[in-house]
Amino acid sequence: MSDASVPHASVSDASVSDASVPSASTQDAVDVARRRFLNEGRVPHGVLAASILRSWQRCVRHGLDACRRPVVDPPGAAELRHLHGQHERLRRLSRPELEVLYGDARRCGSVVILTGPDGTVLDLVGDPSFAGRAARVDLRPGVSWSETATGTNAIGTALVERRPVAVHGREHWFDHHRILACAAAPLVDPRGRLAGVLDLSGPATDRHRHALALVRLVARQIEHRFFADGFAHCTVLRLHRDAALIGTVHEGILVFDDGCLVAADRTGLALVGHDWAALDRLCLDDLTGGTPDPAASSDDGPRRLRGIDGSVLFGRVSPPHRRPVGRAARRDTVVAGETAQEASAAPARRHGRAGDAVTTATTMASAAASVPHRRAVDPSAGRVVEPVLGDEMRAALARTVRLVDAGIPVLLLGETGSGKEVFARRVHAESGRSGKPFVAVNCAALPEGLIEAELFGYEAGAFTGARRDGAKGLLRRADGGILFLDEIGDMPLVMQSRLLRVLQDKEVSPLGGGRPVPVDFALICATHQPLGALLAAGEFRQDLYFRIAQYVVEQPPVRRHPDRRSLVRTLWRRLGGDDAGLVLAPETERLLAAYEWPGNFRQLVCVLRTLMVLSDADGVVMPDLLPADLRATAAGAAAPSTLTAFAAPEPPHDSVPAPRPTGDGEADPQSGGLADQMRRAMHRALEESGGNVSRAARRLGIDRSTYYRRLRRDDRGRPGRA
Ligand SMILES: Nc1ncnc2c1ncn2[C@@H]1O[C@H](COP(=O)(O)OP(=O)(O)OP(=O)(O)O)[C@@H](O)[C@H]1O
Repeated sequence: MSDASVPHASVSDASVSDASVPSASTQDAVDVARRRFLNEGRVPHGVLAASILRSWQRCVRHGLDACRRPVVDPPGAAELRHLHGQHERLRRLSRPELEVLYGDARRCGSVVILTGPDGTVLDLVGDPSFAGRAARVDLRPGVSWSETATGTNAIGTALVERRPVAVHGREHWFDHHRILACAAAPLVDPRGRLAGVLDLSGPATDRHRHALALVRLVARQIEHRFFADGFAHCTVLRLHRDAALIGTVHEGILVFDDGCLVAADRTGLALVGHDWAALDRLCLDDLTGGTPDPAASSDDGPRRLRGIDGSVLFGRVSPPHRRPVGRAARRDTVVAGETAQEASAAPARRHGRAGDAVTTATTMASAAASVPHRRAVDPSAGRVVEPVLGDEMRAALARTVRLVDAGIPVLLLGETGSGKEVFARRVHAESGRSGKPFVAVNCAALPEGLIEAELFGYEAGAFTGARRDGAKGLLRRADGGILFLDEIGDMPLVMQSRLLRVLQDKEVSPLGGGRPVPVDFALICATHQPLGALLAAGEFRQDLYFRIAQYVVEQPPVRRHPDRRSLVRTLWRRLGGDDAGLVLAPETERLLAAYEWPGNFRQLVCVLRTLMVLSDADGVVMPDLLPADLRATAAGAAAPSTLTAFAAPEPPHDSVPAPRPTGDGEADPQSGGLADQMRRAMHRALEESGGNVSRAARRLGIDRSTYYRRLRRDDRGRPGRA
């Protein structure tokens, strides 16, 4: 038997087998190979999968001692919550598959594991008895199973290798893990970034013949789901060599925005002979020959395309459904660390902050699912809400635009969901850089190990898993435009130094020793954290702070809005409520105005959208549709009011005479200025409803007979009437 020597042996798949899981009988041979590797730095041919040998070599380079127990820092409950918040979308999208695998895993004494992109276990479900044993070797939520922390293991090795890997018993680097047999597949997002890992683990004493094939298939299903939302404004091309497989999990997917490839899966790229470097470069016309118009072909059957090698491919094109606002800049709008659809929805979840916002949205979403469906269409779907900016914020916007145009960095402070990113995008739209990219980077969402490469780019072959021809990095992609660094307070100190250097020198040096490249971008940073405290604790560099905070804009929280009721109305209108003939009952409106909105605009918009879906057939949104917690809190906060029976705009509070309750508990419509307001409101509602009394009454949140009653009373009370 000849040997493959280490660490310098070149590892080729010819010299070592890359079969998935070694049989139980080969475990003894693995044991021998392992001892020889540890003692002599050599392994016999044909015993180990190539990926395992490469991983063992990396473990040697990382200085990991195979005989010791790896050091693990067990997470607290708060940390785990934080982690779950950070990866809420991944967990949500993977849930259906985890549930399916869970049943299988339980039946065969195994567990299913979902990890984040750095290998930290997010969820572990399955057979409770094996889960207990796994926990004893620290295979449990909150613990990192990256290769650098835990040596050769399916999760960490799949992440490094960027492909499915099985690791059985003694193939694990640490002796301690030999009780495990694991198969894992990386989850790659539509921009080619690692999003997490799916793993199936069981006892090493059992054979798990199909585990690798299973996780590979299920991982593909999860990756498919990454495309389910967020790309409605794009053209989607689904491909396969076999037309019958289009629409199945085996198809490849390519997504084009304005004809340019912006997202893909590996199969799609492989079918057209490209890799991730084709993103933002490849054009749809290159594949379809420019004809016919892809948008016109949605209902045709699969179309023939040319494969890279001249072979025939079949593709089905789905045209864009809708366009987001700011379409010209869309292609250049990137949110690092998350997929495009998360750009508008995820920030509240990143740290489990604004838990209320999340809980409320979730509660309402499930409420929507459980209530017999009242409204088939969400009138707000597809609407990008036009930002509501008060006078103060409009003035701040104008000043910020001037500063940004003059190249002065601006720092936005504000609670989560208060609209920092919305504001920054507005600045971009109104600045002299509007035709250029707006690149949003969420510093908190970037995995620490990748942040440097993502921001500064890298040269070809700078590290394992790097793209073949390197990457430009987000800073360079912002060239000419605006770089928005969100959650800047979460940027690691060492990255802060590098960023500072870029800001001073106005050039970026890619990883791997590339030449510095000049860059020109305007900088807007944002944070919800008290940067003063981070500065005092030495967690944020003072020199960087002074650089980025030359002008500070504070986004006020919604609870400080001077007139929350009119804010609710404005948002309702902008979200399309009025156009759809939906009316907030006065009491609903009162409660919405009384609530303090800890998740700020994000939470408020979310709740209004959900109410639109839940509204009754007559279009009136009654208070019982509000989530119970919101109702209870708001009711406690709002003083009981008898003014709520009128949806007409109120004058400032100090000009409203105190209402005198009437016998039926309603406000006395004859009480001074209130009568006029009511009359105006009723007439306006009638006018706006084209003379239809039922509709006018609905708009006011009252029933038809009350409308008539009040109209009669009103007419009686007018001068010159009986
Ligand atoms: N001025 C506004 N008018 C209307 N809606 C707004 C406004 N600002 C924000 N929103 C809504 O709230 C959502 C969240 O806003 P945004 O992402 O800008 O908040 P943020 O302060 O950056 O939050 P985080 O700190 O969590 O990143 C937006 O997607 C939008 O729906």
